[in-house]
Parts: sequence; C-alpha cells; structure tokens
Amino acid sequence: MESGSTASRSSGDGSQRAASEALVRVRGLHFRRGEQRIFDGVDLDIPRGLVTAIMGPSGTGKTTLLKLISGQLQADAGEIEVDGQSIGSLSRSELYALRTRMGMLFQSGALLTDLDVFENVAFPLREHAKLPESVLRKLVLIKLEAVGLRGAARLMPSELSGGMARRVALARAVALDPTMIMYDEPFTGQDPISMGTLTSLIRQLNDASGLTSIVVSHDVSETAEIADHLYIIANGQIMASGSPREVAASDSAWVRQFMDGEPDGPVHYHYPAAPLEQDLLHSAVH
Ligand SMILES: Nc1ncnc2c1ncn2[C@@H]1O[C@H](COP(=O)(O)OP(=O)(O)OP(=O)(O)O)[C@@H](O)[C@H]1O
Repeated sequence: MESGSTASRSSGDGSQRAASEALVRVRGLHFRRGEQRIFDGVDLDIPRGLVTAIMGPSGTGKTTLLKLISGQLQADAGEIEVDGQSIGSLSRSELYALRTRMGMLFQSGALLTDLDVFENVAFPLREHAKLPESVLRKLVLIKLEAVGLRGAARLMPSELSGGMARRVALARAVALDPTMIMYDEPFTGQDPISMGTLTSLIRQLNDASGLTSIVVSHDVSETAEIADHLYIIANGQIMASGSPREVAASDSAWVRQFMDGEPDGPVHYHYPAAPLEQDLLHSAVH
C-alpha cells in the first residue's frame, strides 16, 4: 500500500501553513465500525481561513470524519483538537458550546417544512442567542441577502427549488457566525447552474466572513475548483494531500484512479462480500 504517497508532503507552503495555522488537528485517529476499520492512524490539519476538501471513494469515511470532528462520534484512539480544544476531553456542555461555533450543512439537513424561509434561518438564532426581534430580523435578512434569497424570505420550503433550499440551509448554517463550516456533499442533486452558484457561495462566505470551511465531496472538478487544500482518503488512510494542483500532478496510482474517475484500479469500490456466483446460487440472502 502506498500509504506515504502524499502529494505535497515535501512541497511548498501549503502543508507548512496547514501545520502552523490549523483550526482542526487530527493525530493518530483510529476508528472502527464493528469489524470494519474506517480510520487506521490518520493525521490531518484543517488550516484556518481556507477551504479544505476531503475527498475519496464512496464509503471511505468522509462523513464519519466530520462526525468525529464535531464530536457526534468518539474516536477509538488518537486526538482531535478544534481551536485548541481536545474534543475527547470536553464535557457535554463544552461540546455543545463548541458545536454552536461549527456550522454544518449535511445532505440530510432539510429545512423545517412548517416554517417559512425567514423562520428557518432565524431558528438557530432563536435557539442559541437571545436577541431583540429587530436585531434578529436584520441578521436573518443579511444572511439571506448573502445567499441571494432575501426576496424569498416569506416563501415556504415547498415553494423552493432544490438549489434554493440548499442556499437557505446555507444561510441557516452561518446564522450564528460560526468559526468553521462543514459541508457534506453540497453539490449532490444540483443542476450545473445551482452547482456553480453553490461553489461560488461557499468560496465567498469563506472569504468574506473569515470562515474555515471543510467540504466533503466526490465531485472532483467542482471541489478542486474551490478548495485551497485537498485530502484524499482511502482504505483508512490519507492517500494524498496538497493543493488541487499538487494533487492533480501526483503520479500515485491511487490518486490517479480517483481524480480521473476510473472505475477500477488500486482502490476497490465493492463493499466486502462473498463471490457473486456464490450468492446467486443461494436462494436466501443473509
Ligand atoms: N451508523 C452506522 N453504523 C454502521 N456502519 C456505518 C454507519 N454509518 C456509516 N457506516 C459505515 O462506515 C463507512 C464509512 O461511512 P461514511 O458515510 O463515513 O462514508 P463516506 O466516505 O462519507 O461515503 P459516501 O461518499 O458514500 O457518502 C461505510 O462503510 C459505512 O458502511
């Protein structure tokens, strides 16, 4: 296994900056799901103020990594630090406080269907910040303006296109002015125009608000377009890291397979299973 095939390890300032100005530091991360080893000694840094993409084939643990960083799952071994705080040693209330500084836009992060757009964005502010109604209104309208949907404030979620709904969810995710925002597959199911809008919004929000962004995706071209730094995860390890240009120039077979979208190569896409013939010859599926 080419576990040392890190594209940028010796090259340039990208990884050095990552190491010195990391908002998230992951060291020696191990995590299993039953018999399945998801992470087997992962080290990575998420640099402050930049957009970092976590990429890799389906099922390699990208969403799991976000859940570990946000403390929704506990590592089996290793350390995860967010803004100098070790996630594993935080009390429930400390973790809750830290989470309010992490915006999340997960695939499943649907809008509340019985609240209009305005109230969906106002929701985290009403939950976590006691603000006078006039201040809350201004904040919500500013967030909606940032995603180009101030005019849609009184629409219900059922009246929005898929792309608009995702932008409202984005406004909601940044309502509390988080330090960091995590996007899980933000481009899934979007047409090319919505995709372009989302890509530029992610970049703009990051740069205008001094955010740190983590984007989990397997859309290679969109993600490479906005990311300052990429990590490619496969088989429980970091297979490559560096700027999109550095990763694209990698001659590792693993990285080539992924970046070029080749169906077969060193990374196997099949979940472990008995041979197909064996399964087909048995009438019952266990
Ligand atoms: N709740 C769960 N219980 C048991 N196993 C799980 C659970 N959630 C995920 N897994 C397993 O953990 C592995 C990693 O899942 P994860 O969702 O993190 O992958 P991913 O890289 O985000 O995949 P995708 O790109 O397809 O979204 C998968 O093999 C999956 O089967």
